This record gives sequence, C-alpha cells and structure tokens, in this order.
Amino acid sequence: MAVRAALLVEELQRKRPLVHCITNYVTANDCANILLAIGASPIMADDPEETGEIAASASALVLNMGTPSRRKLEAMVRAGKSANEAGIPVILDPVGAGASCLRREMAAQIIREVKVDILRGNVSEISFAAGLDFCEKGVDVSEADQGRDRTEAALAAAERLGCTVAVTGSVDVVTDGSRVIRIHGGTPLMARVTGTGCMTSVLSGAFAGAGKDPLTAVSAALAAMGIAGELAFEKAGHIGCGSFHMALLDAVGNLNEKIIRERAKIEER
Ligand SMILES: Nc1ncnc2c1ncn2[C@@H]1O[C@H](COP(=O)(O)OP(=O)(O)OP(=O)(O)O)[C@@H](O)[C@H]1O
Ligand SMILES: Cc1ncsc1CCO
Ligand SMILES: [Mg+2]
Repeated sequence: MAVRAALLVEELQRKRPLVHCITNYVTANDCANILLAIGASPIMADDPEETGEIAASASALVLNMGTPSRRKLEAMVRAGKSANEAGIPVILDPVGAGASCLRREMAAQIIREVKVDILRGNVSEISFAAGLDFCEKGVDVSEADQGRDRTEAALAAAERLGCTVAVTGSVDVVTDGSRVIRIHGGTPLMARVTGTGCMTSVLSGAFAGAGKDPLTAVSAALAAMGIAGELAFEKAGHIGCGSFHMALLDAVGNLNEKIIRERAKIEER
C-alpha cells in the first residue's frame, strides 16, 4: 500500500486534478493552498447557480459542512448529482454533523440524494453518521468520544452508507467495509490548528481525482498529511502553532514519491 500511495503522488502531480470544493469560510484558503501544494488545482464555488456546471468539469468534488446554510445545501446537492452523472468521486466531510438540526438535515439529505464515495471525519462526526451517536457539540472530537473506537465507527459507517470511510485521529482508520487500513504518524499539534481535517478531505479529493480506487486514494492522502505533519513538527513544532501551520503547507509542497515511499506507515489487517 505504501508503494501504491507513493506512485499515486506522481500520478497526481502529472494529472493535476481539478478539485471542486464547496466548503466552510474558516479553512477555505488553507484547503485551496494545500491542493496547490500537493500538485492539484482547486476551485471553490458554492452558488447553486453554478455548482452543477463546475462539478461537471472537475476531477473530484469535496463537500464540507463546516459552515452550513440552506443555500449551501442546495449547492451541494446540485453539484453532487452532477458529479455522480459525470462519474467523478464525491468526498463528504460532515463537519459537526450532529451539532444542530440544520447539520443533521444536511447530512441526511446529501447522503440520500448524492452517491458519496468517501466519507472523512473525526470519530464524533463518523459515529453520528453511522447512527452510533445522536448529538454532538462543536466541530472537534467531544470529550465523551475521546476513547471511542475509530475502527468500530468506521466499519459501522461504511456498512450504513456503502462507501469508503476514513476516521482521523492519533491513528487514522480507513475502510471500505471489508479491508481495514491504519495510518500511523502525524503529531498531536495537528489537532491544535483548525482545518487539518478539512485539508485531509480535500487531499483525499485530489488523490481520488488522480486515481480510481477510493481506499488507496484516502490512504495516500492521510499518509501524505501525516508525513507532512511530522516534517513540520521537526521544523517548527518548538516555535508554536502558527509557525507549525505554515510549515505544514511547506512540507506538503515538498512531498514526493521518494519521501512517501520511505516514511509512510500504512498497516493493513
Ligand atoms: N493526536 C494526534 N496525533 C497524530 N496526528 C493527529 C492527531 N490528531 C489529529 N491528527 C491528524 O490531524 C489530521 C486531522 O485530523 P482530525 O481528526 O483532528 O480532524 P478534524 O477533527 O476533522 O479537524 P478540523 O475539523 O480542524 O479540520 C489527520 O491527518 C490526523 O491524522
Ligand atoms: C472551527 C470551525 N467551525 C466551523 S468549520 C470550522 C473549521 C474546522 O472544522
Ligand atoms: Mg473536521
């Protein structure tokens, strides 16, 4: 898997996939920059008047529920249907999925009307999507969920939704319902900078847009992000969160096939 992930980086950099993101206003800029850094091409577009058209010309679509609205929901459903018709992968990041009625309705409607290929979230969000949990607070992992089993949540969500699921955290877990892959690495500082999860979702979009298999695509994205987190920590971890944030973007921009082949810690059982 580490070798395939490494080769996928080269393929991504050759193909330069266009990734259409309908995302939140908190981390949109970081998501666009991380896509450019890895070698993909971002487009942020969230008006329902254009999202169907933009998705049809993209290589992947990423739907992030971070700052929701009815209008954004309409934009996402239109884009999602268009992506499904065009046969491009759809990634859903159900940010704070259980935290409000609007978010619950939004997640339910997207899952009902759009075929999602990859669901990526933290353990609270994925537990909600899997039906294991019925309320959430905020966008970070709740205290009650800190000890929750990521593998159990990932498998339950994959079974319920019939798609590939990634639950991120200290160790990331990815499953398509039968294979289970764990990606080690990263640093706890990644949870102290907002948007590192959103960035893994758009990177998953970039890898899925460059290859065909969602399981390999997300595993490659998470391995890349973990390695970048470690390299950034070595460079700037001792300075603080702000410098680490910038170093993370630098590190993603310097990733290549060799670094990923040597450093990826991907384990399958
Ligand atoms: N304790 C940790 N040790 C190592 N890596 C971590 C740790 N916590 C998070 N990460 C990494 O940080 C990235 C984001 O994961 P996280 O689960 O924090 O996403 P999130 O909660 O959706 O974040 P956000 O909502 O801020 O975008 C992943 O690459 C994950 O592996
Ligand atoms: C802090 C925050 N609030 C809504 S979206 C977001 C970014 C990370 O999910
Ligand atoms: Mg998140």
